[in-house]
Amino acid sequence: MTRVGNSRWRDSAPSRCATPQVDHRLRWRAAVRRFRGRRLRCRQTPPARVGYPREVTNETVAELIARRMTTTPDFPKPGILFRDLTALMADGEGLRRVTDALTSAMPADVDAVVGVEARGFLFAAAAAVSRAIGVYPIRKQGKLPGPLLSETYDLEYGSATIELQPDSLAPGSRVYVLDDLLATGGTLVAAVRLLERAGYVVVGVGVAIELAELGGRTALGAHPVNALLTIS
Ligand SMILES: O=P(O)(O)OC[C@H]1O[C@H](OP(=O)(O)OP(=O)(O)O)[C@H](O)[C@@H]1O
Ligand SMILES: Nc1ncnc2[nH]cnc12
Repeated sequence: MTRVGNSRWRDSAPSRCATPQVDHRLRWRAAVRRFRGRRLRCRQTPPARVGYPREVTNETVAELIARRMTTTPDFPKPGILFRDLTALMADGEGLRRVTDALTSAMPADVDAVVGVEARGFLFAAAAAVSRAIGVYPIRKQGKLPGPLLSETYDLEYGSATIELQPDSLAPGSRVYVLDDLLATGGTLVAAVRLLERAGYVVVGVGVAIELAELGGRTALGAHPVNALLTIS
């Protein structure tokens, strides 16, 4: 080491200037910049952690979903108890645990994960990235250019039409469908029908929440359903 004033510099650092004074000033300014950078980084508020206490170590994913799920009466219509996972998914740890649980139940030989607009996209995209495979979206009517296949169905609080661009994935591909919630099964039955009409093999369906009383599992027939939390 060489001493320059009160500072210590490594001998190996090449001098960028002709005179030692200028060299010292440049190095001093660089050190001040580094110090300020560190101070700024320390002052930054850590990213919001939305209530997933570190001490809850042995909580199952079903318990985690039940704890973080919100339940809103009379939304979007009177008489509907609306279950929502927005807060859980906004928490990195929650997103990771739900994604891991959904992904680990998927068979090994899946070519793409299908997500149904809109909440299904979150789960499907996260699982597809985790498996390093593609994500294949089924969209609500009017969002995709043709040629398209479409299915109209009823769900707990209305009816809807979903559409699929059949040429975006090779025929015969093995697909796994993910959504946030299974209620009457209207949405997922329509999704499976679209996929089968397009020539794909649906190897299973996964959801974070199943509202068992609404009969979605029965509506899906022989298609295997993995639900992380079943509410009866
Ligand atoms: O089993 P079902 O009775 O069909 O109900 C389940 C569907 O309902 C919700 O979607 P919604 O149509 O409200 O769309 P969103 O994801 O855009 O909120 C949910 O995300 C499921 O896709
Ligand atoms: N009760 C419910 N909560 C949230 N999403 C739903 N989709 C259908 N029924 C639902």
